[in-house]
Amino acid sequence: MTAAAPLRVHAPVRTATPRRYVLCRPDHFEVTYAINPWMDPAEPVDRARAVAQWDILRATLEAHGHTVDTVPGEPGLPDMVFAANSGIVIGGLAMSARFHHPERSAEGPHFHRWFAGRDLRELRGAAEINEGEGDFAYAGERILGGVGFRCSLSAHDEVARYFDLPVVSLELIDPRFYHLDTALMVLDATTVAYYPAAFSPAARAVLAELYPDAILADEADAVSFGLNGLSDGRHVFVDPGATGLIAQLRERGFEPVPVDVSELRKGGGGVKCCVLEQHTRRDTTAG
Ligand SMILES: CN(C)C(=N)NCCC[C@H](N)C(=O)O
Repeated sequence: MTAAAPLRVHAPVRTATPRRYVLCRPDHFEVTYAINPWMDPAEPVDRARAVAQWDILRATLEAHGHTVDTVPGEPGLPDMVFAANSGIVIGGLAMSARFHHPERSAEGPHFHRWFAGRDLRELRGAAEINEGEGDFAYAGERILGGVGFRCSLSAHDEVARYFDLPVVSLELIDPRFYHLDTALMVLDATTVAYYPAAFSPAARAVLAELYPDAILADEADAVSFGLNGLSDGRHVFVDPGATGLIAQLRERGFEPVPVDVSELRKGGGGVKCCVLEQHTRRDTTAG
């Protein structure tokens, strides 16, 4: 009798869909204040390096078939490069951000004015503190919402009402991962990757129930800002230092595309922080 062939499990074939993103070139990037544990105004910043890395990020997104719109940066607003914080755009509805820290509050009106010049069905400025896609991740039939450091449950209610989508509130507990998108990445409408220890036990239970097949990242991947990556359904633009996560993404059929924005890490942001997605509204895919 011949031995049975070992069972081989094939990763699913992943499909990329073209996306439209908003970025802001770090022409005014610097670290002059500290509003998260990654920022140290005493550490020198090489702005030319930050710009060069950002230029590669932009070119990489475009080379993968995506459209990049850019918002002009403003002198004196060094964190504008983190355009993911500018708001939330889903299906032609946009909500511009209201920042938690006074150091960033003037960014809100700049981004709002930029959104006002876009072809949107409706635009509203957030009434509650809301740092856009930093704490809100569109995942197909729901929005995942971070709470604990920057935005509150009342912001989650406001977002749920405006976009007419349920917001699943997830409490963040580690100050290094102060925005949801530093600890969790949506890969497609049914797949996420996250670092469990960044979440409260209750939030972990919710994530385990919603995403039993999630990719679980370890601390090394999380501190490399690996979860602060961006997926188009197939390609995952990710920090090259997140080697464990990169291997797991490959095993699951995704195609990791390493992009180094380490100079911007001095401001506390990675790849995803630099990118706001203008989502189309789909009920079954995070498009
Ligand atoms: C998800 N995104 C956008 C981020 N995590 N943003 C980085 C913001 C960095 C900024 N110095 C701040 O602390 O607000």
